[in-house]
Amino acid sequence: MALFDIEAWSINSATVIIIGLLTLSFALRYTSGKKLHPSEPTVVQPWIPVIGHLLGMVVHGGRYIKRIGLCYPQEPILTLPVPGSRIYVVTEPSLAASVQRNTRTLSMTPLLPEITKRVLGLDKTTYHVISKNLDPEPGGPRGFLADIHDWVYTSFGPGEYVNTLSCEAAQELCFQLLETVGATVPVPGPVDLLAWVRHLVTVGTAKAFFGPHNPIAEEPDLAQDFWAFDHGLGGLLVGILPSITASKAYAGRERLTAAFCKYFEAGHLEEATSIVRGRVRIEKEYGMSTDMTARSALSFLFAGIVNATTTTFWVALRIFANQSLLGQVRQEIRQALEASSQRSGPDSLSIAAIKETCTTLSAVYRECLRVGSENFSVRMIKEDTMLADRYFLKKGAVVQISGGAIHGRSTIWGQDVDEFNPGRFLKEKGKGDGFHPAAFRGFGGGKTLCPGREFATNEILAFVAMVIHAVDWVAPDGGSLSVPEKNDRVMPVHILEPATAPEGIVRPRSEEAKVLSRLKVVM
Ligand code: HEM
Repeated sequence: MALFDIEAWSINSATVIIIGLLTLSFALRYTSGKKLHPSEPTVVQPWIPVIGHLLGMVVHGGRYIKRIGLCYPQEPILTLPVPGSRIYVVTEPSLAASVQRNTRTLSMTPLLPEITKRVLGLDKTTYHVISKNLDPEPGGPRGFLADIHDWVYTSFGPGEYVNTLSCEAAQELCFQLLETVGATVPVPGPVDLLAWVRHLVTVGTAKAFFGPHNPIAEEPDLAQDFWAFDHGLGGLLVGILPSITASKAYAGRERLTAAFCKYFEAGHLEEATSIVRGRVRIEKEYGMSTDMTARSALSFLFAGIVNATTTTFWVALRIFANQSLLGQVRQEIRQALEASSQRSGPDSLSIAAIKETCTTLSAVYRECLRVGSENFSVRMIKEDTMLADRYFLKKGAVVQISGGAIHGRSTIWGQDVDEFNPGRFLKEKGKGDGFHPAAFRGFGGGKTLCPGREFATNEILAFVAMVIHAVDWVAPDGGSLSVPEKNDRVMPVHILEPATAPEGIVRPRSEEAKVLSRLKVVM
């Protein structure tokens, strides 16, 4: 009898299970592929129903969404179904500008309490404090995040403070360069060039923001913890038993927090720059403990260091790896130094002169940001929204502007979009660069546009100029360096790092390096 025929039964049941799974999979694919509204953007179904896109992001990192965006060049926005929700991905600048303008229903702030709680390890009380009045109406009650946002954006706005801070920070980075170059006689063997830049920028920025007794100056090993924190951010954000699943980042964060607590308790905050002191003042007004203030200080140090480090590295590497570019940029730097001496006396380096004279250096900087920056500007959809009167976005879902997809579009940047070509940013004096203002995503855009962009540009251009002027980077065999691929398999929380850390020899240029010991950075 068939019922007792085990072989036949197991084949039948296996068939039933397979048919069942296939049916379920088709049903899920069909339902998740349906639009929630006739005007919802084109739905891209994953191969594995429901969880496929999430899985894709986990396995492939930031490149997953970028590639999907580039597969649909005619669509300015796409819908990616995820369990219980949608992610809308914007891949075109004018629609990105619409997202940025629509601050009433599209906002980053509702996402911030949960993100910062996980990444920084905030306690419940602080979480509740920062969750209040996230997007205050004009004249309405304000909350912590709105106050901090306004303080940081106002402080970093164009003016005397940002100019002075830029000069101080660039001076500090050049001092670190002098210390490193001066200490390396005779020239040592090959070093990891990214680690070399990291050391200078980490130590220099920590000092410029938090003063001479900052935690990294007091305990230099904390620099390792800082980078472990950075590299484990994704694990902290996922938040499943972070002390185990992201153990190095977690331990690093906790050691840095303890060191910042010591810094505050010892009264060293007095030596910090005013933007840092103002943040702490606001945190105290909202009743935050020293431990929570220490975590916030870490987040500011993070913002100040990570992008500046990786950008500096790429700009220097791209120039050292191309002899004709190197010759051109060095000539511009010599002219900027001459102009600086004429304006501000001997041995001065004027940041304004660099920005005016070093057009190739500035173009390399922008092109490095275009190629390396694949960030997402994310907004929560607070109400059903008709974006640009055309695309329906569902309340509760998120919309992200894909920097990777926009920076990779040949319709914007031309057929050489995949090449490194700083020439695309070399413009005639007085003319714009001809790209849509929202096409360049290096600093994000709209309400979350990086507040530190002016400061960062000043600091990085001045510092890279001095690196290019004072030292040579050569390959371990003495030849030219080659440029590695970027690692786009991670979540792009900042400018992408190289897939393999390049090694090179850092050789001071005997005459030119002398200027470092007398250098005075001015605006
Ligand atoms: C080349 C260097 C830098 C790059 C490429 C960069 C890029 C970015 C990007 C892409 C964002 C997110 C924008 C968005 O979501 O739309 C951001 C946010 C931010 N950046 Fe920068 N940044 C740099 C340097 C700095 C520096 C030196 C500081 C100084 C502390 C800084 C402070 C911040 C802060 C505080 C935010 C958060 C803004 C908010 O409240 O939403 N950045 N940055």
